[in-house]
Amino acid sequence: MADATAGSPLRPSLIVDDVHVHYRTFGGRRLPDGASWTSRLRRHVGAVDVVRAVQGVSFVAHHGESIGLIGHNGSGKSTLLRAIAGALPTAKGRIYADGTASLLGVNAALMRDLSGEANIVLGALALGLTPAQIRERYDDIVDLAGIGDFLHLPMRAYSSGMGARLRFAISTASRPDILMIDEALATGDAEFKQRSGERVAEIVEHAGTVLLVSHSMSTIRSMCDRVLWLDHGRLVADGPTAEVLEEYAERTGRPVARPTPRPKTPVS
Ligand SMILES: Nc1ncnc2c1ncn2[C@@H]1O[C@H](COP(=O)(O)OP(=O)(O)OP(=O)(O)O)[C@@H](O)[C@H]1O
Repeated sequence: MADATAGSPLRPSLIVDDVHVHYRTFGGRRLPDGASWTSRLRRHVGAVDVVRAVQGVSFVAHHGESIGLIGHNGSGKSTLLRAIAGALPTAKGRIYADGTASLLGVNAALMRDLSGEANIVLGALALGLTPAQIRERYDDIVDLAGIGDFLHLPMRAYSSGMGARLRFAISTASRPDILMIDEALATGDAEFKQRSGERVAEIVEHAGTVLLVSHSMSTIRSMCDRVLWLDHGRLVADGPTAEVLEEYAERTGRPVARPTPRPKTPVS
């Protein structure tokens, strides 16, 4: 692989080198119109299809970079994040990470019958925080989630937006070196978007790396310095946000939001 970091003053945090990710599906192959039911059954039972979700993607991310991932539905964005998080094996290629790579989503650990309070503890433990760290960061998590008295109610009573806020607050409390966010910000209101933008900026300021998947071009524009554009599993553009979004708008005919000021964290 060519040294993509040559000449860059930034330290690499993540190297994705010619990564391919495949899914195997069973019995889902399309048959010609008019095929008999017996042939449909025969083909269904034994058919195995391979979905080439990510095909030869390479890029280098750096400490202190916030990178947006854009592309049409099914272009491979979530699959790429899951492979980086180690949740999916690569069929080919390698991924190197300097530090912990965490995919936002403590869903698996959270329990709908427990209160938000209890889930903060549960989720934080699942992310590897010690009880002392949880005590230290508890108020911060509550503040960022901003769900008021709902904190004392079981999560099953939450709207999807409230659940997203709490998950975001818990996940970012672990301050991972590489934080990957998959559309988690989409359900929040304007205030939550601003708060989460500030938290993303804070992580980046402390030399973390953020990878953010979103269909919201305004979110991408306000939170990311750089954008990777995936199309049918391939990386078709990688560059500064404004340039890639412009190219995306030109080539897809989809309008992208006008620039808005990026959230700033206060300088202490
Ligand atoms: N578990 C799975 N089994 C089989 N195929 C899958 C599976 N998950 C995703 N795919 C396929 O892999 C491809 C990439 O999907 P992926 O979810 O990564 O795309 P995406 O860009 O995140 O899409 P979206 O914007 O809709 O969330 C698609 O063709 C999808 O149908």
